Amino acid sequence: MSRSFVAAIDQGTTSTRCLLFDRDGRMVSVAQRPHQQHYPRPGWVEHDAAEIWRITRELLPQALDDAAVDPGEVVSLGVTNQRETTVVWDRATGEPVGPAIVWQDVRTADRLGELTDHVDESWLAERTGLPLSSYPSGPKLRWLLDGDPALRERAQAGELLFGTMDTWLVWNLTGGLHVTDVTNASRTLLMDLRTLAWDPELLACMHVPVSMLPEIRPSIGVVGTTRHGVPGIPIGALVGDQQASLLGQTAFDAGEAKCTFGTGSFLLLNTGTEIVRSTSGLITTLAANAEGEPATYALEGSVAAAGSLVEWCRTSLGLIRTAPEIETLAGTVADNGGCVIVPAFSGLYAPHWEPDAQGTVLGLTSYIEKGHLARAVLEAVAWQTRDVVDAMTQDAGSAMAFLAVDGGMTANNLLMQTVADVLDVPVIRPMMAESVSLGAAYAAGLAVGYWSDRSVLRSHWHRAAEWRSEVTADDRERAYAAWRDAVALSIAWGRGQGARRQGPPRTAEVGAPAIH
Ligand SMILES: Nc1ncnc2c1ncn2[C@@H]1O[C@H](COP(=O)(O)OP(=O)(O)O)[C@@H](O)[C@H]1O
Ligand SMILES: O=P(O)(O)OC[C@H](O)CO
Repeated sequence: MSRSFVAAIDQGTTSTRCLLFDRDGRMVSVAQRPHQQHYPRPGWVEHDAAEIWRITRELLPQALDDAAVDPGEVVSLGVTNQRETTVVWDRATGEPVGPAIVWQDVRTADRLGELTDHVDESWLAERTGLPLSSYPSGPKLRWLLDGDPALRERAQAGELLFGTMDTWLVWNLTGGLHVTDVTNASRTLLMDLRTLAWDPELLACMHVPVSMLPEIRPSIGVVGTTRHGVPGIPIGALVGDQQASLLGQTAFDAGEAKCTFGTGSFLLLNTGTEIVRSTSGLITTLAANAEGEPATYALEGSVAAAGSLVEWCRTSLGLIRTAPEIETLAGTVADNGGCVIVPAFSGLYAPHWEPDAQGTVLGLTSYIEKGHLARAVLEAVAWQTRDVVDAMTQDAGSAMAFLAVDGGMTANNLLMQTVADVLDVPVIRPMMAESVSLGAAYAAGLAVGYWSDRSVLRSHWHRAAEWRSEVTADDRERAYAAWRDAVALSIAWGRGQGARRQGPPRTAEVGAPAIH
């Protein structure tokens, strides 16, 4: 039988990867490159979409070259991406009109009411599954258009296009196809969760011309063929990175979950064809679906700052030179010495949804040294996971038996032990911790029949490591009480500062929005 492979492009918050996988789900090549992070003002985070495309178009041939694979041996390409990050470009020239506004960016936080025409928040949540926050793309897009009348005029004239990173990359890879998938569209605050279509009422609230929006497609299914990077490869899947890792972890069935620790951390529970509404601060989102299949959904606990806290220690504080050093540094002390960090760099996402919360470091004394800070960093990531696991348990009505983990941070054994300690459930890491890329490859392969169905993929999943709690219930609960106090203080501090006002009061009434 002749050789064949599937490719995945994983466009993440800090870097882009291109990987090749064989039929057994084995990674045969990986090419990766970081891109610049821009922080022009407090709370603002931007990317250069043109830089990301330049990197991507070079990585694809590099991944093939490295493994001596011919383009003709690649049967399908899956594109997966950081979600919500908002790009606007000129339809005629393909040039971005400005920097991409990254999902973590909080510039819209104090104008959310205004940016959604003061529509009722519970109506929005009912229709989209999302809380009104700085996180989704829709308000970011309106912020851009409202800030520049010339831009709005061009948008109204049909000259501009909007996309998340999947859309931007496919536009460039194909030379002009303007598409997205249901998982990415479900992060915009512009799509109706039930119909999987752009919603005219939501577009009216956010003053978004429909001509800017990509066509929404199922996640799994060929959308076109590459013309640039490496020409001639069918693009078999588009899928948001967190939904991709749900596939990569083979969490195909309702009740199966995973948590990915990257720039942020994201716990998703597959809820099957049922739309489950959270009463505990979680998002309802789309899981990846194939053409002709009914939509499937997930509950998501999104945490904005995880690896980004480690990056901050590295780049802004100079505490460490490489990310893995955070573990070595934390290992120089036995505990946090009384220091607690709440990394509310983008406010707090799930389950709190507190845009005003600001990052805090508590418990400083002359005793505190670098090692204590490093330990508090890892503990913050773990406690944020506990907060979303507790919310998930409440919504699902039953506790999780174990937590399947993946992502860049899971290389950190002390972090994984700490997560097991604070959750008191086993934490399990598979052999292939690049579940996002693997999931995109699975989706792309399924689209072209490279794998006959999902069930054959389960045999690729192998447990590599498992951690179990090593702390007493008393110690755990004492530390959790300190964390909860710290979260409350970070919220109170941010509110007190009035740093990011929440905008006009929200109405309590549930109902349809006023259309303008
Ligand atoms: N050994 C480690 N310990 C702690 N954090 C790590 C470690 N290795 C990587 N990271 C962090 O993980 C993140 C990168 O993970 P990745 O899954 O590639 O994220 P993304 O897809 O969001 O770019 C970075 O924020 C980095 O600081
Ligand atoms: O780049 P990641 O892996 O942290 O993922 C970002 C998320 O998609 C944001 O919603």
